[in-house]
Amino acid sequence: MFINREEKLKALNEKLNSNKFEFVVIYGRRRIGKTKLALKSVENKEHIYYLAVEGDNLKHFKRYASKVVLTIEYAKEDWEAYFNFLKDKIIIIDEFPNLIKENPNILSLFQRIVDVHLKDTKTKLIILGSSISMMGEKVLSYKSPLYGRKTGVLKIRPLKFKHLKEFFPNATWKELVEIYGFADGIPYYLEKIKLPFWDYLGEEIKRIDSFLRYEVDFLMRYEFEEPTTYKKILEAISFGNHSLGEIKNYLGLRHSDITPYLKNLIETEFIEREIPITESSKAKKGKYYIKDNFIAFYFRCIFPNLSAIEEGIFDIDEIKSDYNQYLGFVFEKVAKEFLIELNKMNKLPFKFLNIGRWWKKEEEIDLMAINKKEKKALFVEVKWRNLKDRDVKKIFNDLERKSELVGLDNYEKYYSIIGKEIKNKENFKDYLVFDLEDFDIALNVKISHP
Ligand SMILES: Nc1ncnc2c1ncn2[C@@H]1O[C@H](COP(=O)(O)OP(=O)(O)OP(=O)(O)O)[C@@H](O)[C@H]1O
Repeated sequence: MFINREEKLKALNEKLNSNKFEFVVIYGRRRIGKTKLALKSVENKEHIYYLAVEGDNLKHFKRYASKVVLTIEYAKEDWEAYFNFLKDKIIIIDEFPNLIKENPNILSLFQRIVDVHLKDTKTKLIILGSSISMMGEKVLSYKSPLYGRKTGVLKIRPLKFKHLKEFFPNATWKELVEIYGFADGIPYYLEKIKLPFWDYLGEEIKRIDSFLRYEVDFLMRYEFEEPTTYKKILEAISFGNHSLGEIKNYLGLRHSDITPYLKNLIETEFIEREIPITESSKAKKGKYYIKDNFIAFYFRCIFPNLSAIEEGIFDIDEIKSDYNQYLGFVFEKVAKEFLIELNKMNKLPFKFLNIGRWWKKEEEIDLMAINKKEKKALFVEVKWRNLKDRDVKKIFNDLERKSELVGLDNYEKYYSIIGKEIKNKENFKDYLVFDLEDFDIALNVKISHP
């Protein structure tokens, strides 16, 4: 099963089929599918694949490379000598940060190898890395010796919500939202899940060797030497503390400056900072959100219960009871994707060019979609609940009131609710009312795999 990634695969194939030297950097969070993508692109091509380890890479690499290029056995143990034997080949080095950790000079060495030996050949060098901090600073930044050598960069992102349907063609949209709250669009986690989801999760948590217990520690150690404060910040955010003040309060660090930590968490893509959609990007009032649902799920549902889980006395119902509330946040992300798909299909009253959250003091609008040129705005309330006529009326009244506070006075305004299940949607003809039943319109992807 190989889901989505067509664009990335196409880009990679173009590089592999070119008749000049190519140096491609592929990076993204662990478990996201970098290796699978790289290996898929060379499926029918001769190639050398090497997964860098913590030590002795020169020796190990030679052993792997000699399976394809026998003569490399005669090369002396040094990278420059190796690459002289590997000209015009496809070479994939996975977990490149391990090479950097073993020998920081590797960057200058590879610079020299490219400049002196490979530049004028047809060699295809592909390097992969999961540590976003290390790939950013040591490989991609303008300060890196490798800067200016790469001919392509592919950043691998999570799959979209709609792609979950391909993993689980028989699941309902409700179940898919539940799964998304746990696995986000990360293939490694999605692959592990068996339906029914709650049975799987209950079993997985009970397992003594479950990846759930160690995964986040493992991910964090990849990026930070001392993860304790970072973990506390992630816990704070996952429990709904989104402003700087709220996070500091949760941590009991009212007088400390935690902005360097937040900056690092943003850089390593654990969190993101959002500003109200109507503000300029330099606006001071940012809110912090956990970027992937798996991390949010861990800090909300697993981390606080680690002791009970370890002792074997944890009951999955503990998670179930809070999960719907947690999904409120997850469903906002899903609703945003749903609107973006409808927008692409021209199924909304106007084409928006911007979408995001809005807030001012205590007032908040889950999603606003705007076209500034046409002066049109869509205001959206997202509810992970079943709604009756009465609820819908109340929500629209409140949404109309809040929309007046935004300050888009001469805009044409549209209003929408996206809910889990909404009774009598047809009673609200002047509004855009959607529930999970409507997801088939926009999110149903053609199942491409067998
Ligand atoms: N597009 C995809 N569709 C379906 N399954 C996928 C896809 N991409 C990856 N997978 C599966 O997800 C798992 C993780 O993928 P892979 O090992 O390629 O990730 P990675 O980014 O290289 O991870 P790591 O950095 O942790 O080694 C694998 O079991 C793989 O088969």
